[in-house]
Amino acid sequence: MIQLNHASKSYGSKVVLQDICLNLNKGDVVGLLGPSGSGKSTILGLIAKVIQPDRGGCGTASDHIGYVFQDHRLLPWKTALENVLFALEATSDKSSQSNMKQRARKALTDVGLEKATHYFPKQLSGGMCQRVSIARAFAIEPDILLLDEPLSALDSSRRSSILADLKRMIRQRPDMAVIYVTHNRNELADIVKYTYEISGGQLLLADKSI
Ligand SMILES: Nc1ncnc2c1ncn2[C@@H]1O[C@H](COP(=O)(O)OP(=O)(O)OP(=O)(O)O)[C@@H](O)[C@H]1O
Repeated sequence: MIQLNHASKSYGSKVVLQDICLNLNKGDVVGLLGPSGSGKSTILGLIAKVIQPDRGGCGTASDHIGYVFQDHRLLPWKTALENVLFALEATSDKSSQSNMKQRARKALTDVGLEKATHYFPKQLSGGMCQRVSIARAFAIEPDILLLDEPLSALDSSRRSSILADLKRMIRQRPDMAVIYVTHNRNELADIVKYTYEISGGQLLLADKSI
């Protein structure tokens, strides 16, 4: 599903990733740890093809890639429903508008926001905005899910309930390959098969499971 093949990436003279290999199959859920600036987001960017490697390659078996960032990145002039719909329309899917609306509503219901579909981001709390961004990622029915510190911007009171919902939604898509980037390895409990760590530009297998 995801194949990083001896990929290297530098920014100017700064070597971030050096000869990285990673092979994930359908259903693999893995954690990715590493200090700030070690290259975790760069790996996700290579997989999403928004960053090009200097050497080596990155292959993905699907274009249906859901991405959740630390910040929600919602469009402020669109409602929660419109933000999710916008992502759906951008995928190559040829669903009808009513079908897409149905999928967007279902995704928002899955994150507990069925009553907030018509609210704009400024009318929602930070936790609710992050829930919309999770709904946006799942609405496209991703084969690959990239989570880049999805809880880091939230206060601790909101984190555990959003994490529980995220884990439930991951389990409901057992064929999806998932990379979960975090600084907090406790978030990975009960969900990941392996945990990798980036250190000195190298990708190392840190734990078989947590
Ligand atoms: N477009 C860019 N131009 C120059 N340097 C960059 C660029 N993008 C990333 N970097 C640098 O590459 C290094 C790796 O960045 P990256 O965002 O992948 O790290 P990270 O492990 O995700 O960090 P964090 O945990 O802080 O999010 C950092 O030193 C960063 O400053």
